[in-house]
Amino acid sequence: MAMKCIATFPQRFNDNKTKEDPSIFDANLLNQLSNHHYKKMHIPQEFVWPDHEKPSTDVQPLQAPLIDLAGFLSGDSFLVSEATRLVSEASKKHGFFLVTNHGVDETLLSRAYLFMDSFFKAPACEKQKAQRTWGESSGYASSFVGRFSSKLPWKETLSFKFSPQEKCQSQTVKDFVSNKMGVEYQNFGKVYQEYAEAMNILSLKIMELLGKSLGIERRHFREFFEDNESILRLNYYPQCNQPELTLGTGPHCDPTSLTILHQHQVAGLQVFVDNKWQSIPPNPQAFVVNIGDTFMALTNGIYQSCLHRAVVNRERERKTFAFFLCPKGDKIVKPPKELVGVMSGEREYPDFTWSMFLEFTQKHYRSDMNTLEEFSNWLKNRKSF
Ligand SMILES: C=C1C[C@]23C[C@H]1CC[C@H]2[C@]1(C)CCC[C@@](C)(C(=O)O)[C@H]1[C@@H]3C(=O)O
Ligand SMILES: O=C(O)CCC(=O)C(=O)O
Ligand SMILES: [Fe+2]
Repeated sequence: MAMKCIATFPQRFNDNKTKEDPSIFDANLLNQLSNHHYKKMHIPQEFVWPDHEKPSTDVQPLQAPLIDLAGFLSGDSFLVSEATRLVSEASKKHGFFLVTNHGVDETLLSRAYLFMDSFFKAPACEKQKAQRTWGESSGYASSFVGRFSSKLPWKETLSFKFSPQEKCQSQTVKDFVSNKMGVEYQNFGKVYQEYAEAMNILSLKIMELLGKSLGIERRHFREFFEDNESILRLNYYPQCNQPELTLGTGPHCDPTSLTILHQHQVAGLQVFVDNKWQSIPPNPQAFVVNIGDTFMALTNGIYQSCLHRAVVNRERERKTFAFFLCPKGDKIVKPPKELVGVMSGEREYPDFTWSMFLEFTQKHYRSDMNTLEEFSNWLKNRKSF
């Protein structure tokens, strides 16, 4: 059934508002088929990436700095200067760093992974209760079947919209789960509401660190993101019998502002730095933090939003949580004046709103390494009509 449904793949991802195809991506069935003793069946062509984008071998680890967040927040002058120096260096080069002593409860993390297992191992009809609708950034997507017609990622995702409860007077994650999936998922919704709230607190602390590292008021970016409208995404990468042919997540820069990622035991995240793919090994005590396109625009290009991807493997499934910090949709994204003179004195990007940029990625353009540039051109062309 999986082969058939993948084979009956609908149109390309474009403006013609194709509904999300109800067909499913059932990795277990696909793997069984390719395991079959008398026929070495390949993974469907839609999942095979072009040669120049296939995973590379002998990838070395990236030396991303480990930042002691509690040390920075303690106010100790040495720890503050160490943290800001390391963050500034990394953010100017590739935009990736790790944070430890982050204050996120490890039992919350383990509960979140337990609920993730139960969801992604459930039958397709259960998962499809949360089915993502076309153009929306929340809900369940099985390898974006129906959204793209080639270079499909070997993953299933479940994404939630999040706004801090004290700002929007509601529990957006918990409400989504109970509305779309039913009351029997109450505890499921509760744990991800709690996780998203913890990510919100952590991201605002990191915004203070980033502001300080840029030499501007600590509170500048913290205040800008206090009423954020973010996305929490669960990435589930099933084991794959031909990992050398496909990708879990294709090469891209995050269009969002800041990504806080937790890798669960299995490696797979790779960053393109110094003209080669480099891996970020899992560290259960740390979160991987990376600058996104929107924050790169907020720093007028001083901090880099960097190309990265996720590879899969034949031994084990891989799970990650990605919290994408995004500003309130209607806020104007423009750098503070103190940051405009630093590079060329010119503005690197036009003013824009996150809601327009998000719509661009959901309805018009599949995020890759050129998303912000293509979006800037798209904005200019729209204005010229
Ligand atoms: C705003 C977003 C779009 C994506 C999820 C968040 C931030 C990262 C984006 C994404 C992961 C980049 C690679 C392509 C993509 C389609 C994916 O593989 O999931 C992107 C997400 C999306 O458009 O759903
Ligand atoms: O799962 C990973 O390791 C990376 C995922 C990612 O880059 C993303 O979801 O934007
Ligand atoms: Fe990403």
